[in-house]
Amino acid sequence: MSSGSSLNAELSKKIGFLGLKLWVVIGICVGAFIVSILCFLSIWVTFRRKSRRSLDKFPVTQIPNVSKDINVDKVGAQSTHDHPDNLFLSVHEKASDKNSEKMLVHLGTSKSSDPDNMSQCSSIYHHERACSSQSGEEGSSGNVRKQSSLPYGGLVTASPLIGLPEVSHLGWGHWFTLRDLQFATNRFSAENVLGEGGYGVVYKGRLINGTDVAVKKLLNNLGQAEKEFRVEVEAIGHVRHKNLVRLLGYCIEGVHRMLVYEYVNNGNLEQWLHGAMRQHGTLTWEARMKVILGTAKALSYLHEAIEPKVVHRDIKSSNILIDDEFNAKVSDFGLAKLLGSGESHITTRVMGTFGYVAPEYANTGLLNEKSDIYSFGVLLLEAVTGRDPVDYGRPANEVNLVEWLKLMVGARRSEDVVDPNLEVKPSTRALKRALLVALRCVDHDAENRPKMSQVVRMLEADEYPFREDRRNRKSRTTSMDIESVKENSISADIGNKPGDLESQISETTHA
Ligand SMILES: Nc1ncnc2c1ncn2[C@@H]1O[C@H](COP(=O)(O)OP(=O)(O)OP(=O)(O)O)[C@@H](O)[C@H]1O
Repeated sequence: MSSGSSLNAELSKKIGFLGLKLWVVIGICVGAFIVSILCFLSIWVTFRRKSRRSLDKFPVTQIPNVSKDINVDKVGAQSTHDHPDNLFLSVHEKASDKNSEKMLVHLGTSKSSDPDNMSQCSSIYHHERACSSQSGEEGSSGNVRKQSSLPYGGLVTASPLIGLPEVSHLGWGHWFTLRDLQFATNRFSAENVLGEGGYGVVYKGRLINGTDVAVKKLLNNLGQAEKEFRVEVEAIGHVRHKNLVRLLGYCIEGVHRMLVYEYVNNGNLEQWLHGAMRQHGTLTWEARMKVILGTAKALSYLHEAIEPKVVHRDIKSSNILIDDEFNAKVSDFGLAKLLGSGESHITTRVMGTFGYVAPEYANTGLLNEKSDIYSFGVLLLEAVTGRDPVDYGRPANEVNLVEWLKLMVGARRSEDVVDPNLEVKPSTRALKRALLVALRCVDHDAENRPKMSQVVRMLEADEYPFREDRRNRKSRTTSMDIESVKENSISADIGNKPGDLESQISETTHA
């Protein structure tokens, strides 16, 4: 009892701290300790909940399919977040979101079963990936791309730290980040520049997985460029043909718009005929015709095998890339426009390149596939003669290639138009075949120009004379529509009656 009362007395004793009794001080300390523990626990619980919620933020089923309606911000209307560096922060801050994505785009349908017309999965490049993504099977892969939403309303994918993302697909290709492409092109260094065209600079790049690519960095301050970009991506992403440069994917971040193509390693036709590649030798006649035939097949595919058809709009020698087996790879769909199947033409601003542009297109802006066919005719004449379509360095009557050609052929001097650099000249028959095809393509009247599939057959007639022969015989005995009668008569003219070629050509040029 006495010890209890002495403890009480001790506790009740005033101590020096603010004059409080000792038990009050002890009580305060214990209380503060308990409160701080509680605070710590509640902060910890809140933090746990938040981080779990952020992981669950985009369940896979809620990730929007990215298709034709890719949400693109307006160029020029950028917020501070749109600055590329800020974008990087945004993207990579959000990269921890554990979301996979499945992006689907509309796949065009192929009307053709021609093995050359390798639409969709039958591509020569990365086809397994493209096919698996088309069937939507990539979502479960471990190496998936993550998607995050950005303040400007676009959707951006974030790269994993290592390796090329396997499945950031739009059904046909990759959705690259700016950082992927900066890495690939050595930060878009001057040494990587392949050239500059009307729509931007093209850089050589190497992806992290070792694939060589050509990155076309579009000029971003042109309203038109953004439109072209979207048209291009949507129109050609799914288009696959062995004579078309394959689009592997694209990048869209802030003001940046870039297209990533397969790299074609052997220059372009313009360089081989007139430029840097001449130091490697002169393209033989056979190589020229192989390139021309490949180009014709690519155009035939674009015009006639896919729905909706595609008009290239800028066929010219610098857009005909060449691989190391001298296969043509038609590039630059930056000017391509889709044509609705019901429309015979669309009106648009005059584009294309001087010297290749069909007369009616230049005058009226009316555009259909016949203008591509005119440009193809000019290209063929360029390959035969080694001359530029327009060359002001020549005498007045030779400046315009088409006009000069008509004059020469009209004067029965076709042998004199062949490129003097060719060591081995083509046979007369092969030369006249090429000239006749070219002159029909550059017919002033668009209606008289052959379809590209007819052009392909005409050019191939030499390779397959017996097949053409059989077809022609058959055509005489079966009832056929007007189109095929016309086509077969052209084949017959070319394939079977070489003696008539001079007069055919003269007829064409004097018409
Ligand atoms: N996929 C590619 N592989 C290799 N080189 C390419 C590729 N795409 C373009 N190039 C090269 O890049 C350069 C620029 O090409 P681009 O298509 O931009 O310009 P262009 O054809 O000269 O002009 P335009 O834009 O008027 O068509 C050309 O030398 C071209 O050969």
